[in-house]
Amino acid sequence: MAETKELQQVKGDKPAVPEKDAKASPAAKSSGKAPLDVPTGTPTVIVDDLHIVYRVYGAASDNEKGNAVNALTRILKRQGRPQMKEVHAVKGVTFVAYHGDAIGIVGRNGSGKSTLLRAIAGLLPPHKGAVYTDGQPSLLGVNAALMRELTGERNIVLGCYAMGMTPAEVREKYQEIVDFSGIDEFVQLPMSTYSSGMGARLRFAISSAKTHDVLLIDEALATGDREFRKKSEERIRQIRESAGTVFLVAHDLRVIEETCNRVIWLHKGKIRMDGDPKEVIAAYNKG
Ligand SMILES: Nc1ncnc2c1ncn2[C@@H]1O[C@H](COP(=O)(O)OP(=O)(O)OP(=O)(O)O)[C@@H](O)[C@H]1O
Repeated sequence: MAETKELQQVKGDKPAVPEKDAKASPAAKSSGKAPLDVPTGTPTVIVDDLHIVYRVYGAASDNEKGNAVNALTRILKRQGRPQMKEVHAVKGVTFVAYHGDAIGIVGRNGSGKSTLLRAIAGLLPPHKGAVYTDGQPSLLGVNAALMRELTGERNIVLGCYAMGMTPAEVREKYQEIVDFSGIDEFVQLPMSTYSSGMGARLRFAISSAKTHDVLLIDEALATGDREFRKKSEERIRQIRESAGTVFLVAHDLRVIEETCNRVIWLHKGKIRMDGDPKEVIAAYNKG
């Protein structure tokens, strides 16, 4: 893959990003500012005027909110007439990510961080705009689909197959995954017996055992302890160095600052700032 036109369209309309602009900084493109200090090689992800809208059925209308009487009236009134409310979670986000980028996404609760990652992963259809990716993005979240009733061992094997590894690759990677996760003999026990930190470590160990073109990490490092966070940061660096692209959502700004070369600040579904981690985090901390 070398040209923008060869990027795989996750979903949505035709690109509004002209091919000749694909190597320009997205923030520069959208705001007219000077180009960012980010890698400007081959794009891996193009997010083009992306809008994501959730439709919530059975929601209260704006004049019905507030107290128990209203809630009860609403339940009674709604029988057979479900109401639909729209939540516009991502509102016209545009940027380009490149090979070797590790992009931290920061923003207050509900600003659209997880929604953006899920849209890049192709799990949410754009209401408007489009996402184009090079290869299959892998979303690693705190709720990644490992099976609680199965042992860690079974989950490692199934997880590796799910990522497309061959049996020989699974055999080769198995011990490395166990060692990286640090779950030791717990690997023989069902995941339902794990603490949330152990589960998160195993998920990260499995997902990062494969080289990803685009790895999306949503708060998955939050429950690990300090030592594990360090190991994870090192692994994210390795993924970047092997020319992959990493997106990282984390509320711990230190993790973002230490791991990422670029930070996008989302505010109420829009990009407020996109650039150098120190500058964006300083601005974000000021509010
Ligand atoms: N499944 C859903 N159905 C309806 N609305 C949703 C859904 N998921 C998220 N939202 C809404 O979309 C908006 C963005 O949510 P999102 O989870 O993407 O934000 P976030 O920045 O990741 O938040 P947090 O930091 O709390 O994890 C919020 O208003 C949220 O209420």
